[in-house]
Amino acid sequence: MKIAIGSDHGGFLLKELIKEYLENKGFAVKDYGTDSEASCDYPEFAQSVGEAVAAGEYDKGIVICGTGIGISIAANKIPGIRCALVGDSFSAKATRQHNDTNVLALGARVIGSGLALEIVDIWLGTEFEGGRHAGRVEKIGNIEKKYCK
Ligand SMILES: O=C[C@H](O)[C@H](O)[C@H](O)COP(=O)(O)O
Repeated sequence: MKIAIGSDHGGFLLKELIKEYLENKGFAVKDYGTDSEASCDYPEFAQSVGEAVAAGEYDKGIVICGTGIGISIAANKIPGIRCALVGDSFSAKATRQHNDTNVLALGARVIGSGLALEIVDIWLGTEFEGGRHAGRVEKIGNIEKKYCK
């Protein structure tokens, strides 16, 4: 599985940790930055990761900022992206099963590194259930089609 990852300065250290963790597990990880803790703007990294996932260049994306909120809002502006901000294990599983999310957002100032890695493992390892959820995800796409022309 190919993963695109990106963060702002608030998520930089957690991004580095997750990148190394996933590479050690054999994932191909493309790092879209940022490359230090110097202040920068999270929408840029949400856009880079989201566009790469939406284009099919990467299977899934992970985006990180201080809260995970700004970067998830930005990622969800990209047609085809379903980004979930996750801070617990139950939601990590449910958002893959029910929402078929293709980008995971994390808040580095909110959760610890142990929980973050657990969430990443669960999110990457859980399949979409389809069934009744497929029509709902399709309806999300219909909203996008109405407003993104
Ligand atoms: O939603 C936005 C993120 O949490 C940012 O990481 C945060 O706003 C950055 O704040 P600051 O510039 O004060 O480090």
